Amino acid sequence: MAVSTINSNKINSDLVKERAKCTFNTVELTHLLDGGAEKTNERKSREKFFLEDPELRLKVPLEYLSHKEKYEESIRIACNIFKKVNQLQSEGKGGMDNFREILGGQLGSALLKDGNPLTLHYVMFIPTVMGQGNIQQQAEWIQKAWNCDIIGTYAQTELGHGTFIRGLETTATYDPKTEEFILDSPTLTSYKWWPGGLGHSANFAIVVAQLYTQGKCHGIHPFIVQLRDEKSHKPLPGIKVGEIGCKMGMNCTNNGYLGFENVRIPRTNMLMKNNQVLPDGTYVKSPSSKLTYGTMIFVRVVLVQDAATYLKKAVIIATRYSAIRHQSQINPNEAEVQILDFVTQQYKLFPYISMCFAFQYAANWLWDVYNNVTGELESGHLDNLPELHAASCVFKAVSSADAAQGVETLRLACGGHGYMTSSNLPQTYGLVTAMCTYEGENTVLLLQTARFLIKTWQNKSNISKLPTVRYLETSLHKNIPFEKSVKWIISTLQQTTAGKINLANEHINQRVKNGQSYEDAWNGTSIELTAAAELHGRSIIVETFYNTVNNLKKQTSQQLGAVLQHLLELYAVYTILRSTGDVLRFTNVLGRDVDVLQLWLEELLAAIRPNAVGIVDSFDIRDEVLSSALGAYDGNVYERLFEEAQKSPLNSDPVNKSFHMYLKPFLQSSL
Ligand SMILES: CCCCCCCCCCCCCCCCCC(=O)SCCNC(=O)CCNC(=O)[C@H](O)C(C)(C)COP(=O)(O)OP(=O)(O)OC[C@H]1O[C@@H](n2cnc3c(N)ncnc32)[C@H](O)[C@@H]1OP(=O)(O)O
Ligand SMILES: Cc1cc2nc3c(=O)[nH]c(=O)nc-3n(C[C@H](O)[C@H](O)[C@H](O)COP(=O)(O)OP(=O)(O)OC[C@H]3O[C@@H](n4cnc5c(N)ncnc54)[C@H](O)[C@@H]3O)c2cc1C
Repeated sequence: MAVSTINSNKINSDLVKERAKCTFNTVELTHLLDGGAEKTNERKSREKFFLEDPELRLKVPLEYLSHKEKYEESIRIACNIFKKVNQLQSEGKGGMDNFREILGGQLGSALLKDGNPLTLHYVMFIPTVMGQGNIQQQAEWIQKAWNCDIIGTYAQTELGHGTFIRGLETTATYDPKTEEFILDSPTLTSYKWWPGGLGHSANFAIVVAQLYTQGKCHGIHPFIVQLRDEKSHKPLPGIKVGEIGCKMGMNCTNNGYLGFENVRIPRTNMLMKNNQVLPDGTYVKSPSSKLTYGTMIFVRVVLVQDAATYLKKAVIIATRYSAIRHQSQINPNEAEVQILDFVTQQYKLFPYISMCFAFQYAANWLWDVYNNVTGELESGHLDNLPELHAASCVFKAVSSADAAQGVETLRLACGGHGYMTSSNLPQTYGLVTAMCTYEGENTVLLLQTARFLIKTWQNKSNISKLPTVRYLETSLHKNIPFEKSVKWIISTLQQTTAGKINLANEHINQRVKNGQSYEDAWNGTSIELTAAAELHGRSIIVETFYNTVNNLKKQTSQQLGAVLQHLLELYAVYTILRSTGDVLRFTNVLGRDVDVLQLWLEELLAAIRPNAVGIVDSFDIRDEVLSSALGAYDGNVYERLFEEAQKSPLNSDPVNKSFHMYLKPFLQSSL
């Protein structure tokens, strides 16, 4: 690839001015976000270790490669990345941070801009063996998987079913004579469809299939299945495997299909930490059938952090671009202004800047809850699993939906240049919008949270033990006098949520009274149910942001504390204004209170304006990770756009051969 001729030491003068007027120390904020100066240094040295390795660079921009070349280039880079990860592990510098960065939106999307064909091995194959395998199975498989002696994926979704996993059709029938399971795909719709890396990368998979033993179906269970020969990589007999083709994004993840024709695997390949099949075929059931769904909870939890990271990238790009871009005047006879000075532009950018903080803090909180509850599960306590499930569903749904909407809004905020792939906003949207579907389609996940909320509402006896819904005990009939504070916003959001849950519950009861089944009544009420769940999620996110900032302010400088307070207030006001209609319906808030909120929002945009570039700089995301002509630290936007255009293969010849083949004869024929 041609070496850039752009002088990165020459910083755009608007950005120089923006950085000079920033009121806080950006390095202090970087350290705070990383969890301390030491963590920042560790992250930076990790980034250097990966980003400065020429073996991990693309030879040609991805968008100019064919589908096949994209895969080949991605698998080359993916293998080199994980060789380096193994090197770090052997030096004792490995760990979760490496995997999170490399597989997620931070480093991962810089090294492999359109997805990684080996992600599922780390994010789902290994965690499923760890979470669902018994001690012997862990001993047998985990080391092999960490060493990459085998590469696995997670094959659950089928052509016919993704959401309703109880309806999966792949069967695993136990044969006690040989102590084997026979895997079969009885229909076309039972073919596995979507698993990442399944197409041509993985040689093993966790396959989720309906378990039959002693003539009875026991529902879906996970099995480890070898798909390809370990030496030749050829599909094993009875395995039909391939890639599913081009997608809106993630075109390097090598998503595949998979069918079985009576493939036999040993009994011990069923993951048996929870449920078991004994050699004679006896089925031994675990205390909860939902423990089989554990890996999905894990991935939903880590996706919240990923949503925050993608959003951070997009806000950095759009904010820096808005600072250097001059267009139109505000006052006649004055110079054209930075587009960042238009309040409508600020409204497109700043709420999403604050959202990055809200989601990061929500992700940290959820990660801690996840670790606590999974610790309890290990010792047989299942009481907090439903609440963790409800929280992980709504956080995943809200964070991915808002991040996707944010990235698209931020792309629009960059006008025509945002539409260029060299802005990296279209590709970022492709990655982030996929999150709304995978690991549980968002509407479906909101309905799972609503199920928990309605159950809690109907049986309040346990409520005080459940931290995320405790507010439902007292919120409904409170009289909360208007106050311009975040505390008031949280209470009002909670009261609105309680009102929505109460009304949805009444509507379900009414429908049942009118003769509908509970399930039909539920379906009839599901628009209100999803809206209630969404608001519940948003109110917990605001509350978590509030608690975090209050704690952090004790340790930050006053200047940084003020910035965090502005961001918190903006996120809170923005969130409540999104639900103005419901707030007016379910609380005693008046129209004039909403006017105050609107003015408060505008004050906050003005307060954040001088610090906007400083705040996004503090995210400290390297240019290679942003990979954007519009978002580079130096702000040399026009030079970069021009340089990127030169990489178009069409520009290699002044006259393209098609001129002689088509255009010239066409021009001559029309003379
Ligand atoms: C090494 C580390 C690296 C870190 C990396 C960081 C970087 C990240 C990068 C990420 C890249 C990701 C790549 C892409 C991955 C995509 C993979 C997939 O999509 S894979 C495919 C993903 N596919 C999907 O996500 C499929 C979505 N579908 C589903 O999950 C389910 O079918 C369902 C939940 C919708 C319904 O299930 P159904 O069985 O019909 O259930 P009912 O409705 O009848 O409810 C019955 C009861 O069960 C309860 N309960 C339910 N779930 C859970 C749970 N998890 N738990 C506990 N409980 C649960 C429920 O509350 C209810 O309780 P109750 O009221 O009775 O007390
Ligand atoms: C990029 C990508 C990567 C993926 N990777 C993997 C992977 O590695 N492994 C794997 O196993 N799978 C993977 N998947 C599959 C993914 O998990 C499923 O696509 C997802 O769970 C949604 O299921 P579905 O496609 O069947 O959608 P559907 O369930 O058919 O959804 C279609 C519509 O129906 C609605 N709907 C469905 N059920 C209900 C309901 N009960 N109530 C109300 N509305 C409903 C949905 O809200 C949606 O609007 C991947 C998908 C994508 C896009």
